[in-house]
Formats: sequence, C-alpha cells, structure tokens
Amino acid sequence: MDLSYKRIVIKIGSNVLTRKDGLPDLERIAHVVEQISQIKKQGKEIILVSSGAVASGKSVLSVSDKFDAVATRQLFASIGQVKLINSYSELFEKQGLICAQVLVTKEDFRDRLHYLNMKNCFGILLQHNVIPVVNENDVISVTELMFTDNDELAGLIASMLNADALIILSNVDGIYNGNPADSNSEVIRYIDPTFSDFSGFITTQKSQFGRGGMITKSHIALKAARLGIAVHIANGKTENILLRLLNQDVINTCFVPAKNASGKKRWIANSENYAKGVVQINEGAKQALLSSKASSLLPIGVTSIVNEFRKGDIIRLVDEDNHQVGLGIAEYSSEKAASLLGQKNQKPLVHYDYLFLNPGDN
Ligand SMILES: Nc1ncnc2c1ncn2[C@@H]1O[C@H](COP(=O)(O)OP(=O)(O)O)[C@@H](O)[C@H]1O
Ligand SMILES: N[C@@H](CCC(=O)OP(=O)(O)O)C(=O)O
Repeated sequence: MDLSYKRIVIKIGSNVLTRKDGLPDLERIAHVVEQISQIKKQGKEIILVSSGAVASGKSVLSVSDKFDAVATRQLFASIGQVKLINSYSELFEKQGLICAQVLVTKEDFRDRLHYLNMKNCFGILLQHNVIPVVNENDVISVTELMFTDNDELAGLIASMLNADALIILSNVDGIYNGNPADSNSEVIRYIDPTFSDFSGFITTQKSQFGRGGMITKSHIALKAARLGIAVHIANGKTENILLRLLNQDVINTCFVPAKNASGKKRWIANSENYAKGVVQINEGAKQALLSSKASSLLPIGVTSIVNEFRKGDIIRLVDEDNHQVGLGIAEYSSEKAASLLGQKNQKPLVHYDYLFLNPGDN
C-alpha cells in the first residue's frame, strides 16, 4: 500500500551525498533527483533539505589547517553551495523540473516577518511546481547562531509548511534498539509520539560529517510527530529508498503522527525562542498534563513564577527538577498568576488548546 502523503519534506545528510573519500557522490545525488521526479509525477509536493555544501567545497579547494576553523567552514560552504545547487539544477532540468535555492538561518524562524516572508516564498515556489532545495546559510550562520544541524532545519520547515511527512535520509536503516554496529540490534519500526526516553539505545556516535547525531534526529522527529507530521528515518544509501519507503517495502523507523495539532499548537511549538515567562509546576500537574486526557494548567498546580510575563505571552512550563514540560500561551499576567498560586477553582493559566507538551526536549 502506498503512503498517501501529499506534501513531503525530504532531508538528506552530508553522509548520503558524499563518498567514503569525502568527495561529493554525484551518482547518489542523481539517483535522489530521479526518485524525486518520479514522486513528483504522482502529484506530490516535495521540499528538499540538502546538506553537502561544506563537503562539496572541500572537493574544490584544500586549505591549510593554520586558518581559523570557522572561517574555513564559511569558505568551504560558500564555494560548495554553488557547486551543490548547480548539480541539483542540472539534474532536475534533465528530468524536466525546476528547482530553487533557499538558504535560511535560525534567526529567520525567530523573526516573525522573516518567517512569513519565508513561508510566502515556499508557497509561490510550490504553486509553480518548483522544488525548493533548502540549506542553512552557512556563510552567515556560525557557531551559536547555527541550527543544531539540518535535521532541526528540516523539522522547522515541515512544521511551517504543514507537511504530511518528513523523511530523514541518513546512513543507517533507522533507529536501532542498540548499537547499529552490533548484529543483535534491530531497527525499531514504529515509535509512538508519546515516547520520550531514547537514552537506553541511542549513542552519541555520529557519522563522518554528522553534526547532531541520532539523538537530535529523534528529538526533532518526536516534536514533528507530536504536531501531526509522520517522520521516517531511513537509509539514503539504499537503492530507490524514497520510492520503496513510500511503497512501504523497506525497513525504516516511522514516528507515528499524533492526531493533527491545531495551527495554534504548531505555532506555539516553534515559538520556544519567544518564551518570556517561566512557571514551575508540581508533579501532580505534570502527570495531569501528560496524561491522555486533555487538561489545562490550573493555578493549583503552579508552584512558582520563575520569570515574569504578560497575558498572551508564550511561557515555558518546567517541572520540579527544572526540566521543560511544555510551552503555552498565558491566559493572564504573572502578577495575577502569583496572586492565584496554589488556589483551587481558578481559571486555567494555560488552556489546553494553547498548550504544546514536549517533555524531555531539553
Ligand atoms: N541507536 C542508534 N540507531 C541508529 N543510529 C545510531 C544509534 N545511535 C547512534 N547512532 C549514530 O547516528 C548516526 C546518524 O546520525 P548523523 O551522524 O547525524 O547522520 P547524518 O549525517 O545523516 O545527519 C549513525 O551513523 C550512527 O552512528
Ligand atoms: N549546512 C551544512 C550541513 C550541516 C548538517 O547538518 O549536516 P548533516 O548532519 O550531514 O545533515 C552543509 O551543507 O554542509
């Protein structure tokens, strides 16, 4: 049976696009493009998030290691991105398709105007049947301004565009229940979006070019799945992986999407950086919020106001150990909340409809 996704974000990691010697794998890139063009013919919309700029840059120029590492990365990325997008452009053209380059920074998701500009741009590209090829603007994004990796970028794009699915192509068949190198380990086929503790089996091990590793991937995947987006982690080195994945005849890890979250919840989920206020909640409130029943946050469950906020601000909810439980929109100010703290029968501080839960994301 075919997976009936209409809008799909596909993320390809540097490791999929490069050979063992670190040079760009043009055959692999061509194969990805061929598969995308076949999927396009089925009437689906594709947004491609492609890494590989730095690796492509390294294939053009060798630089002495006496230069600053950050500047060297900027150098490789700026040269490599041209090479990478030229390859995509030529290959898509051969398939009768047009692609576009979209380079973004983390700041663009924080600034509301930039966010809307970006969203509008994707809108017009998709309306014109163009395939956006997205990457981080590595020339601008250095050190603390960077996305954790392109998995984070792909998750944000999938959420911004209300995608039905996010496919993350890496160099493993999925998330294993142990060390992937161990022959006893098996790929976990389905992960429920309420699951949160991966520490038992995911190691911090990364592939040659990997930045975030599997831990970041799993957190991004959970977040997207909780927003109603199906996430697949699969092996980009497997022949016809995209076609086979959509035909459901290849092993991969699928994060099962939660029942679709409202647009408001999606927005809250991506607004962590706007969160002004912080409130600490007790264990009872935490259990109630995380239970399968739809619960709002009541003042009786709030133990303290950590940072002040106004009515309508995004606030972070933390538990007694200061671990994040979720984000929500405050129904009233921190001043009023402080006066109601611990009291019964009061109006919710955060209504369920304006609450996004993401325990374990910090
Ligand atoms: N339980 C696990 N299952 C699968 N991969 C894992 C696991 N634990 C750690 N990893 C590592 O995560 C790597 C993939 O992440 P990453 O290096 O970021 O890839 P990419 O460059 O494709 O984004 C795998 O190559 C593997 O070494
Ligand atoms: N933006 C960088 C890649 C960053 C990145 O996250 O890479 P990867 O972990 O391989 O997906 C580049 O194009 O080289």
